[in-house]
Amino acid sequence: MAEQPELIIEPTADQLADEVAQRLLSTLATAQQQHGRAVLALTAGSIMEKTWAALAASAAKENVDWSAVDVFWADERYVASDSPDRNDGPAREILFSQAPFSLARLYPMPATDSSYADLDAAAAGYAQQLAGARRPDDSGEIPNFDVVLLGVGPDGHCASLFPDHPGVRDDSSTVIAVCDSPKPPPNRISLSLRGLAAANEIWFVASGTGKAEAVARALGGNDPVQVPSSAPRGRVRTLWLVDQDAAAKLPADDDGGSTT
Ligand SMILES: O=C(O)[C@H](O)[C@@H](O)[C@H](O)[C@H](O)COP(=O)(O)O
Repeated sequence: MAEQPELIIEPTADQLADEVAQRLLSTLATAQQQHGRAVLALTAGSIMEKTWAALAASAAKENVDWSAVDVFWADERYVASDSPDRNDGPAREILFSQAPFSLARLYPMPATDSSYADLDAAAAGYAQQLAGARRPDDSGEIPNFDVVLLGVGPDGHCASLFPDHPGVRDDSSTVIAVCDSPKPPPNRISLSLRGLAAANEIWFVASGTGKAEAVARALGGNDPVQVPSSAPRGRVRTLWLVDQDAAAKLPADDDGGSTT
């Protein structure tokens, strides 16, 4: 397991999105050389949408064989599949509706109109889907995601693991049902901390002054129950990619080894 998160600070949100996009293309291409298929898990949010746009605009998108990319979600709102509240909507709209991204194999988390009886069954079903997508060289119960991209909430949440909420303590499965979420909508499906622990690389991406407190608390080694984004660690690497605004409350000496 990577000992310490690495910090990369970019001047602006646009530069941050470009940096994440370029790193992602390069990491997925390397993963394909190593494992055949690359496995990615996504989350939603404003900086992620910028990142999708940067990916779509990048010439290097052709360096990845998108037909050999499996795309999972790290969390989803348990609403109807056609709801504008779905987390997977923007990624589909900005990326996966167009070539070459449309070649990727998508594994959306179940919606309320799926065949599962209820939220618990939907979460269990997704855990099974994940287990079935393991590659021959994946070592655990689900694929060793090459990258999990996690946004950060102003309250320090990541995926649908919220501060001092039962989900952050629930390691009963790799995928959990989250009820009574403090952020609407109330019902969600999320990778648990156990599920996130399968990742080779976890990249937190945060932009804007509204995230500065959460970034400082997460990197300041706070209690994971109070600050869920302080907990996940990639088996190989944990990266915090932030813009200067989101880095504003970090200690002065924490300038990010790779600040650009
Ligand atoms: O499921 C959700 O309610 C959101 O997707 C949420 O978890 C989001 O990913 C983060 O809050 C970061 O989003 P922003 O960068 O837009 O704040």
